Amino acid sequence: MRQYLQLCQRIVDEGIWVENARTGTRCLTVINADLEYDVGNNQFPLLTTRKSYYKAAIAELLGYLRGYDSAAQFRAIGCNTWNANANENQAWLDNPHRKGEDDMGRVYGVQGRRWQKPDGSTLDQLAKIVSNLSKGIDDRAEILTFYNPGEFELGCLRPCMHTHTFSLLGDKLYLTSYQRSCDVPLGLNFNQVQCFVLLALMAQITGHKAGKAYHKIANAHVYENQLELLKLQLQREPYPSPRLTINPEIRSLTDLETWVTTDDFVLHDYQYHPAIKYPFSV
Ligand SMILES: Nc1nc(=O)c2c([nH]1)NC[C@@H]1CN(c3ccc(C(=O)N[C@@H](CCC(=O)O)C(=O)O)cc3)CN21
Ligand SMILES: O=c1ccn([C@H]2C[C@H](O)[C@@H](COP(=O)(O)O)O2)c(=O)[nH]1
Repeated sequence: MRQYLQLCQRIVDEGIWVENARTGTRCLTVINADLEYDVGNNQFPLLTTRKSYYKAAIAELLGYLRGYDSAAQFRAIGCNTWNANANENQAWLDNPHRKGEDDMGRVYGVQGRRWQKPDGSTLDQLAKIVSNLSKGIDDRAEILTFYNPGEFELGCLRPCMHTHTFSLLGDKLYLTSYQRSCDVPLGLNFNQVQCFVLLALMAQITGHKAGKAYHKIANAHVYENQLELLKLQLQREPYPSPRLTINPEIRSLTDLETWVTTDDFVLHDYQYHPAIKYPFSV
């Protein structure tokens, strides 16, 4: 929580205004932020200075791991975050590759699970990583990347948290996640939860202890219409971090693909300040 608040304060104190052509809303921006989550010691990085809808963040991660490509699939597991980008962005609505209502195109999990190869077959990045890590192998390229510039025009948005590198050292699994663009009031609240849960889940299904997750952000910003609310949030005193319990019956990638729901993730001792509804720029 402290590192999140420090980043928010840094943006308020040192941020520079940058026009944004895609959304038409300018952003107060800083470059480079390094966040760290102690997954092994269950220091769950959930916001306490406002109510956080952490189950939607976990559902979004599950959708990515399953290779979902439709906002309807995300809604069905408790996540509404893709409705606007799939159905309200004019550039995507005008794109001939969009396959109709709720289609997101070839984004995130589609690239992670079904990367298109030149010979017409597809590559499952996640299955390879799970298979290697389960055998204790780290080939120094256990990389899950959603970033495929050759297919940007086939998707509704370029991935923001785009690459996850897994590393084995001693008896622990580590994660380094890279994010090119970060909406600090809205997106980061979700992305922190996702880095933490991704490492915890991958450690659990591959039979390793979890170490730390390192979250590296290039462009961290606050949209102009969010700034006053963020200053209000910054006046609040944080509560102690809650703890997260993950169902120990989750043991494989197939489990994640088939029966896992957000009910398999239980939060303990979550104390929070009232919700703040931040504007969302499409
Ligand atoms: N401008 C923008 N910011 C983002 O953070 C973002 C995008 N676009 N587009 C793609 C995804 C979608 N994401 C989203 C979208 C909506 C919420 C959101 O509305 N969160 C609310 C309520 C969540 C709920 O009720 O489930 C929140 O208070 O956190 C969060 C992340 C993150 N990404
Ligand atoms: O997981 C996510 C997904 C998206 N965001 C934010 C970051 C930006 O504000 C927008 C994407 O806009 P671009 O013009 O494509 O950079 O969505 C996030 O913070 N986290």
